[in-house]
Amino acid sequence: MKKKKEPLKYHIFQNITFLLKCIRREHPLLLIFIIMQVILSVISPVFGIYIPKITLDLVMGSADTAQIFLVLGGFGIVMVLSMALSGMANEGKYIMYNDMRRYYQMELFLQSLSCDYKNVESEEGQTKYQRAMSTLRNGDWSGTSIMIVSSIDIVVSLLCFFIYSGIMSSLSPYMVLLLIVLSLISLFGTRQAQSYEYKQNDLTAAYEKKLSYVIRTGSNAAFGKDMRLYHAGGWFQELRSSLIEESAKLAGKIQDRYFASGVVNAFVLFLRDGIAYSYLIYAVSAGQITIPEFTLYFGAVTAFSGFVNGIVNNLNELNGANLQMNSMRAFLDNTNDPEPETPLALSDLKEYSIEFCDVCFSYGTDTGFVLDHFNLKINAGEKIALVGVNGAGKTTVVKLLCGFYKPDSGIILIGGQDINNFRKKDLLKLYAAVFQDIYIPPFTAAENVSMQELKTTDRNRVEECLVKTGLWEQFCGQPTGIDTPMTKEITGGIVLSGGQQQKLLMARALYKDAPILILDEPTAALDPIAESRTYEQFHEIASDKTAVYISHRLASTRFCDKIAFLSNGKITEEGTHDELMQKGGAYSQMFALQSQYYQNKEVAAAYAEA
Ligand SMILES: Nc1ncnc2c1ncn2[C@@H]1O[C@H](COP(=O)(O)OP(=O)(O)OP(=O)(O)O)[C@@H](O)[C@H]1O
Repeated sequence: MKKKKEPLKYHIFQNITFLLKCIRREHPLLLIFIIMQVILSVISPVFGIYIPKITLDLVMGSADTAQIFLVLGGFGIVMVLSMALSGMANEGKYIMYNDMRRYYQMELFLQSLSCDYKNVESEEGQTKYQRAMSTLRNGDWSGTSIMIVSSIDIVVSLLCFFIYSGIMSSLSPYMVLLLIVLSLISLFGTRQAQSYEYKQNDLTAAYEKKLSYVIRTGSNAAFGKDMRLYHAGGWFQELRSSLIEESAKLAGKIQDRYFASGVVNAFVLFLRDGIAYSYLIYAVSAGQITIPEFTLYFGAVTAFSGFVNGIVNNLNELNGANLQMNSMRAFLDNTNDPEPETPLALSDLKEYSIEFCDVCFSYGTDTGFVLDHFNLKINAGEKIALVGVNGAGKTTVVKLLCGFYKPDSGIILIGGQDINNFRKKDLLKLYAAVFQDIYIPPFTAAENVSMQELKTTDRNRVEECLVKTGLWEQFCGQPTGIDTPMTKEITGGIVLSGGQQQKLLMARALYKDAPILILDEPTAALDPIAESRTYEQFHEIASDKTAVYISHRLASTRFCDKIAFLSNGKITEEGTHDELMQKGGAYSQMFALQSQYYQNKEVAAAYAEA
């Protein structure tokens, strides 16, 4: 069934108010420019249509040449001044609109940093972010600028509309009515096209997202080897072309709607102006109006059409901008889970045991439960290995523990306290973690370890942590030492191997020195020597901490106090390695399977002993 489009959360007026408040806060001078522009833009056209009439009245009346020059000279000076000021306001304001766009971009960026992790990870969150950012990419055509520019034009057009309606209705009120009705018909046509464009917005964003993913993946050096080795270049090219083709087809359909509405508009405008001018010609030839009045009304009809058109077109622009504004604000409004009303302080914690009590969790209504009445107790200071097949839910356990997601039911306790009772920021202070998915940002090694800017980084401690994780040799030989950037794109920068990157992350966890340590597959990319060293370090690092260690290498879990085997959303086996081996359940079968790959019995035995 076709998904029904949700109604817009904010209407035009709410969005204009929102933008004006932002401008008042960030750029009050722009507000002054806006007011100045409105006043000047109303004065100029009104003078413009009265000058010919007054000139004709003066010429055809009894005024002498000096009087004519005096009046026209006065008008001329006012016109030149108002045009110069209006031009200045016009040019200056675009620089300020630019500043405002940078401000909104910063707001979106800050929101992406501070919003709950689930909003960043989810498909819906990613789409919202893409849509929000794309609204600011079009320079002066961005929704935030169009909304203000069009609002100014509408205010100007409306004020002029009332002034000109007054002038025109002295000729014929029906004429005013006719001009309005025909203009409204053209508004309806354009709105149809815009509403079609809005309905296709999700599809457009989906194409953009896929395309940017294909381009990013295609140009990613990490994927470059596989791309060449498996001759996947053609496939990516094909993907890119088909996405561009689909997106062009969609853009074409949208364009067709605009073209059709443009044709209707042109016909309606031709009809409107034709009727008005014919009537004026008839009135002057029938002697109902004088020649100076004819010039006034003629100017008024031409300008009146312009103002009604201005209102209509700008309303259409405003509608389009409003859709963009809603996309932007949908991301800014990303609702985070509420903080506790009376939060506990971390100092209230006496110890750092962890307990999952009957926790159920799924990533969404379409997917099944990843954790299904999950129970697990880790005593303070205990080191537990969490094992299970791929997709069993081990990383999910960590995400829930960190508060990145909330359980659908059940509670999670730390030191006997529900984690929901701590502020999110405080809760995260309890953990130092090394996650499976490695990403090293292109900052210096020191910044990557401390995860702070250099001026607040304890350089000695960084060195200590790098020594402990066996990565110090990598940097002590570098001319820039721990200030070496972690990217080849900067001169003097280096790229670490997969295993070295894991060591860097270990150093980061060490530096944080939090009471709970979480290692999610920390040795996957390490050589055996580094792996065995990591276990030793783990003992050293985790000696006084509660620790969760996730690994597929079952031999590596033996140094933990306890092993918990996760299957079907529950802990199905729990105990020491020897206990679980004796039990002969899923853990022992998995362990046996892993050991049998070692052909040499001695190595297999050593593996079992490890
Ligand atoms: N953000 C997400 N949205 C939807 N489903 C998810 C998300 N993250 C994980 N899953 C699903 O939840 C299940 C458990 O994933 P999880 O990463 O916790 O498993 P895991 O035991 O850590 O796996 P592995 O050993 O392969 O790392 C999987 O079926 C996975 O597809």
